[in-house]
Amino acid sequence: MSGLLEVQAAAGLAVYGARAVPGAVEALGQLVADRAAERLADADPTLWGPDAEAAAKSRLGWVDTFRRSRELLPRLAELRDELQSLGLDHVVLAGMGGSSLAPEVIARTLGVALTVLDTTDPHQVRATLGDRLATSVVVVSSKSGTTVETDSHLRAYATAFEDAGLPGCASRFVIVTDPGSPLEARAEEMGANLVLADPDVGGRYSALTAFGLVPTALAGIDVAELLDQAEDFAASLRGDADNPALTLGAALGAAALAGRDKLALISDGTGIVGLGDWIEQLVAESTGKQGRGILPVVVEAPDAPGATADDVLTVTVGGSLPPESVPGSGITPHIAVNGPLGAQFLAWEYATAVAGRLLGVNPFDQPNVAESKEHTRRILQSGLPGERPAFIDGPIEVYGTDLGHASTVDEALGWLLSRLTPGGYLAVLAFLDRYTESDAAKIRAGLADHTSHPVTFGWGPRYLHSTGQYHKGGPPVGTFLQITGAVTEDLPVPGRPYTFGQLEAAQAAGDREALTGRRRPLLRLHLTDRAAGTARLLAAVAELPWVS
Ligand SMILES: O=P(O)(O)OC[C@H]1O[C@](O)(CO)[C@@H](O)[C@@H]1O
Repeated sequence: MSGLLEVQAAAGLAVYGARAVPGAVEALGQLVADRAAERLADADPTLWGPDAEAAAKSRLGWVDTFRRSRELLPRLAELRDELQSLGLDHVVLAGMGGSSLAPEVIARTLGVALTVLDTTDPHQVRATLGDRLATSVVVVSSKSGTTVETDSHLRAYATAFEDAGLPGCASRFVIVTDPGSPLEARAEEMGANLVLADPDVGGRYSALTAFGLVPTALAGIDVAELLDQAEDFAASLRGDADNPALTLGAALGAAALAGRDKLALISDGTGIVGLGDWIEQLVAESTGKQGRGILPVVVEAPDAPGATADDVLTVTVGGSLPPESVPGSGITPHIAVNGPLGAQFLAWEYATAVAGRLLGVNPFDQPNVAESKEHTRRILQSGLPGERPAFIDGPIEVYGTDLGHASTVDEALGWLLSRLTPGGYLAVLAFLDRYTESDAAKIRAGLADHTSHPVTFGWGPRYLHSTGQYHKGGPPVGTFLQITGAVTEDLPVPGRPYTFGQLEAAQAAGDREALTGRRRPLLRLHLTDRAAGTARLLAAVAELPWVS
């Protein structure tokens, strides 16, 4: 297959096949005529039109932040030694969306342990708090310093350290935030370690800023290497020719404009682990607005269902391929992007910004994320809506309106699939423990096996900071399966009048309100026994008939 695909490469990052995507060459011609590459390399905020200019002005620092990030390195080495000397070698990262997705990919790819806490699920929070507390250092990362999940984690850890009588509570925290955020003031008040991030880079573009680098450097990764990879690759970004990231962006944008507006992201198995989740947030939050956008579909493996369809652009991503190898790992993607992680981050940021220009959206805002947050805030104040299940099937309560004649989980799922319309997608949203209940993620492939439509999977509340923007701001063609689970061991959020369980339930309810308020079909399955419910659900999915 590689023999048929044209390749463009720079600094070890190769993009195969992008020029062959219909419309890509024409889009590239327009970008060249507009001097887009040079302007983007110069951080020109006018590239996305007058409405986006103000936002873009303070959001283009990523084009060269990897240079400024080097200033952090001596401080991080010092801090790591200091923490090690205190015996604090279990690094926990509390952060949502752009504040944790990149560090997770970096740590997984380089095989270094990093515990990521990006949930309000009380079972998962409780398990993380109970894991090596005495040797834990908690990196609390939030650009805005106002994210409710991250604030709750900080509170829970401070209380846990205190309750355990551990000395030097403040030194067990490393706060990463933007200058002037409320979290900066909090860190100073606490006497915690503080690292300020580049304020000119938005969360989902922040992989090579303090957000990506602090937790991973503290976990023991030589992050200078990532910066070197990005810097080497950056030399290609100014040119019109031999600019793989420009061509990738042209292909993403052109494909979406031609109706191939779902982006299957598949690891090619050559070394980068979990990059799809990071690209998912970058692309979904950057493009999914004003009724337009590209829906990322993270596909587990090249042979998993959902990798290809008429409206899907199939892309494999990986780390390094020997020259004689075939990208795609046995499948035939439209595009393969293969190369070092530092270059991948920069290439995808650049390509997403280019695709945003082609789609006519501002890639630096997330106008619809606030909707669910506002519903959640109100629900936390006024209490959860009193909902009654339409019916109960064993360990699963089934909620929804107009479920037709459905009286079993199988029938309810069949009803949901029947609501898919041409060009539509099904999103599975699971508010569960993503570590101990990871089996629930198998529902994606199971459902994708029974429909020709793309099926995505997201853990709640994490997806609210990622695809949540696209669900509400992108094309109104989504159908939603929300899964919630009974809480058997809740946990208070210290200093707040609610528990983690109540917060999680309010987040799920808040997003249901936002989606159903937009008249999107939504089925909610509440697992009264999480393990039995997941097993029952997987069995039901396996029995579904094919729905085209
Ligand atoms: O770093 P913060 O400000 O806590 O935000 C976390 C995430 O939340 C979002 O703002 C969306 O809610 C993302 O864009 C961001 O990555």
